[in-house]
Amino acid sequence: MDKLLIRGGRTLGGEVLVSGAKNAALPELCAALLTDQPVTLHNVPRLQDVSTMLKLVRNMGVTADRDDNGTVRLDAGALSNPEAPYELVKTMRASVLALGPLLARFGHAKVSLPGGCAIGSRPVDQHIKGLQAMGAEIVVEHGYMLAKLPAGRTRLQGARILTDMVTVTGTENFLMAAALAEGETLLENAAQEPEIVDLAEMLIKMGAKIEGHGTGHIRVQGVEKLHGCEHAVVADRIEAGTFLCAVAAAGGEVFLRHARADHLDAVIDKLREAGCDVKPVDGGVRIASAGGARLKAQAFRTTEYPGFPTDMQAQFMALNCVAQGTAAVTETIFENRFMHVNELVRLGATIHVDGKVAVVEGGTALSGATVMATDLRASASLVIAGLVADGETMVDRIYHLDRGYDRMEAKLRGLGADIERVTGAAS
Ligand SMILES: CC(=O)N[C@H]1[C@@H](OP(=O)(O)OP(=O)(O)OC[C@H]2O[C@@H](n3ccc(=O)[nH]c3=O)[C@H](O)[C@@H]2O)O[C@H](CO)[C@@H](O)[C@@H]1O
Ligand SMILES: C=C(OP(=O)(O)O)C(=O)O
Repeated sequence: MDKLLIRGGRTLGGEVLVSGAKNAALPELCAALLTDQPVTLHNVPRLQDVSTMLKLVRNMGVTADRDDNGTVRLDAGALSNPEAPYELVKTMRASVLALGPLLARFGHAKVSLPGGCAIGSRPVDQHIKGLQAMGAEIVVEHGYMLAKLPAGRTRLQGARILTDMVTVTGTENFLMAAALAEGETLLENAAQEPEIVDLAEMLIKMGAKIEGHGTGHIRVQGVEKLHGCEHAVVADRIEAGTFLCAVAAAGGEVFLRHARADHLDAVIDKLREAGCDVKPVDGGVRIASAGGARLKAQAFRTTEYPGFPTDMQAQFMALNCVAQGTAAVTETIFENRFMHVNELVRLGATIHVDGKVAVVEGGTALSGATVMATDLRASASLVIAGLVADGETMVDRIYHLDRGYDRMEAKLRGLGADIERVTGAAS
C-alpha cells in the first residue's frame, strides 16, 4: 500500500496547474450513457475514481478510451448491459449516477446500493423518490436497486421533484433522467454547485433543454433523443482550495493556473480574513501567505454551495491548527466527517469535538508522526499538516487521496515541498 513521506518546513512557491473536477467528470462520464453517439470529454483528471467509472461503463458495453492529455472518448452506442455491479460501486459512491441515465435511455437499470462510507451513512432514498416521481418502478432486492418503467411506457415522465434536502448527485441524476423524459421536470431545492452547472452545460450541448441551472429551481423540457458532444470538464475547485490551504499553512506565493476564484468565494473569504493575500488574476488565482503561524484561525460552518464546502472542511481545519487563536468548525452536511481530528491530534494539534462542532485551539507547533488517511479530504488535511510539521510525517493509506487528487505529491514537489511517494510498502 502506498504512503506519502513528507519532511515539513519548506515554504511553497511557483505555479501549479489545477486539474478537471472529479465531481464534474464523474457525472459527465455517466451523461455519455444517455446517447448512442460518441462523446468526447477533455480535461478529465487522472484519478482512481475516473478509472473506476471507466471500468463501470466498459462493463456495460461502452467503448471508452483515455489518452495522456486528459481526453476521454466514449461511445455508448452498443451498450448492452445497463448494470452497475456491487464490486465497482462499493469503491465509489458516485456509481449511483449511472441510474438516472440508464433508466431514461433503456427503460430499465440495475444499480447496486452504494452502502455507507467513512464520512456518513449517505443514503440514496432521495434519488429513488425523485425517479419514482418520474414514473419509475424501483425495488431494492439483494442489495440492488432494480428500476424499470411501467408496462406500456417507453419514457420517464416529467415531474415536480422536491427533495428533503439539497443533494448534489441526486440533482445530477434527476437532470440526466429529465433530459430524456416526456414533458417538463421541475427540480425544486436543486443543488447549485458549479459541477451541476457544468453538467447542465454539457447536456445542453447534447441537445437537452435546461434552464435555471446554478439556482435552486431547474426546469428541464425533455427531448426524445440526445446526441454526442465535446466538452471540457470545469476546473476542480476543491483541488484548488486544497492548494490554497497548503500555501496558506506552509507560507509562500503560488499561482494556481485554471483555478476559478468565483467558485471558491467562501473559502477565499476565510483565507483573506485569516491574513492571506488571495487575488483572482488572468487565468487563475494567486495566493501569498506569511505562513500559518502568522495567520488567524477562522470559524466556519459547512453548507451547500455557495456556502463553505464540506469537501474543504478538513483541509481548512489543518490550517486552523497552526494559525493563532481558537476557532469552531461546524460540519452540517455529513454526520461523521471529523475522522481526521484524531490524526491531526497525533501530530500535536489541540481539537475538541462535540457533536457537529470541532473547536480548534490553534497556535500549536506540529511535529511529524505516522498518521492514517481515513477518507479523501482527511488525507489532504494530513498532507497539509505534514508540510508544516517539524520532521517527518508518513501518511498511510493514501489510496483515499488517489481517489480524488491528480498526482498531488508531484504537484506539491513542483512547488518546492519535500514530499515523496513510498510505493508498495506493507501497511
Ligand atoms: C461525487 C460527488 O459529487 N460527491 C459530492 C456530493 O456527494 P453526494 O451527492 O453524495 O452528497 P449529497 O449532496 O447527496 O448529500 C448531502 C446530504 O444529504 C444526504 N442525502 C443525500 C441523498 C439522499 O438520497 N439521501 C440523503 O439523506 C447525505 O447523506 C448528506 O448528508 O456532494 C457532497 C456534498 O457537497 C460532497 O461532499 C461530495 O464530494
Ligand atoms: C466526499 C467526496 O467524494 P465522494 O462523494 O465521491 O465520496 C469528496 O470529493 O470529498
